[in-house]
Amino acid sequence: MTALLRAERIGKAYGPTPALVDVDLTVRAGEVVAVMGPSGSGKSTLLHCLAGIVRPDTGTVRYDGRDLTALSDARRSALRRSEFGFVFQFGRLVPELSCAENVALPLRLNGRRRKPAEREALAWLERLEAADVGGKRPGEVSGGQAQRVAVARALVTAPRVVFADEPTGALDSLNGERVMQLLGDAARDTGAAVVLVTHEARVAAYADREVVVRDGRIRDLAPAR
Ligand SMILES: Nc1ncnc2c1ncn2[C@@H]1O[C@H](COP(=O)(O)OP(=O)(O)OP(=O)(O)O)[C@@H](O)[C@H]1O
Repeated sequence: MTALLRAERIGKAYGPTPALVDVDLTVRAGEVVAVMGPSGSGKSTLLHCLAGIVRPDTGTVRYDGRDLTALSDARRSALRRSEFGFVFQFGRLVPELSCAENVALPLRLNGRRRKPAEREALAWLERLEAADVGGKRPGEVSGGQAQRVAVARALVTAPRVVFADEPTGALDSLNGERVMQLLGDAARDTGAAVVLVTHEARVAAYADREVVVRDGRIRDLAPAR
C-alpha cells in the first residue's frame, strides 16, 4: 500500500510545553491506525497535525504528495472538507438539525442538492444501525445513537481519511465496540484510512496497526497484523 499521509519529524509546543517531538508517522491508503498512550502524551495534537487542523512548529505533513504545512488556511480547510471525515468523543452534532440533516450537512456544504443528500444520509444511517433516528434531533437520541450519526456524517462524503478522536470514549463498552466495528467495516468497504485515537485496548484491537505516544514521542510500533 502506498503512503497517503506522512508526518516527518513534526514538533509542536504550546508555550513551554512540548506536545510533540520529532514524530514520524506514515498512514497508508485504507489502513486503520490506532494511536494510543497516556493522557496528555500528545495523541490529539498528533491527530490535529495530521488532519491539517494544527500547523506543527517544525517538520512536514504530506497528504497525497501535498505538503499540508505549506498550504494556506483556506486551502487546508477546503482539503479537509473534501478529503477527510471527523468523529469526536462527543458527536458534536448540530442540535437544531435532525440526525438525517446532520449526516447530509457535509454533502450540502459541498454543493449537493437536498433530496439526494438526504437519501444518501438515510442510507448511511441504515448502515450504521441508526435508521430509526433520522427524523429526531440529536438531543432526543442516546449517546450510542448519536455516535452512529456522527460516524455516518464522517463517512457520507466518501473521505479518504477518517480522523476519530476517542470516538467511543463516552460510550459503554458494548456500544463502543459496536460503533468501532461499524466504523472499521465501513472504512474498509470504502477504502478510507482511519486514524483512531483511543485509550481502550479493545477499541484499538480493530486497527491494523497500533502506535504508542509517550511524552510527545512515538515509543514503539507493534508489527502490522
Ligand atoms: N491548546 C492547548 N494549549 C496549551 N496546551 C495544550 C493545548 N493542547 C494540548 N496541550 C498540551 O499538550 C500536551 C499534549 O496534549 P494532547 O491533548 O495532545 O494529549 P492527549 O494524549 O491527546 O491527551 P488526552 O488523552 O488526555 O486527551 C499536554 O501537555 C497538553 O496539556
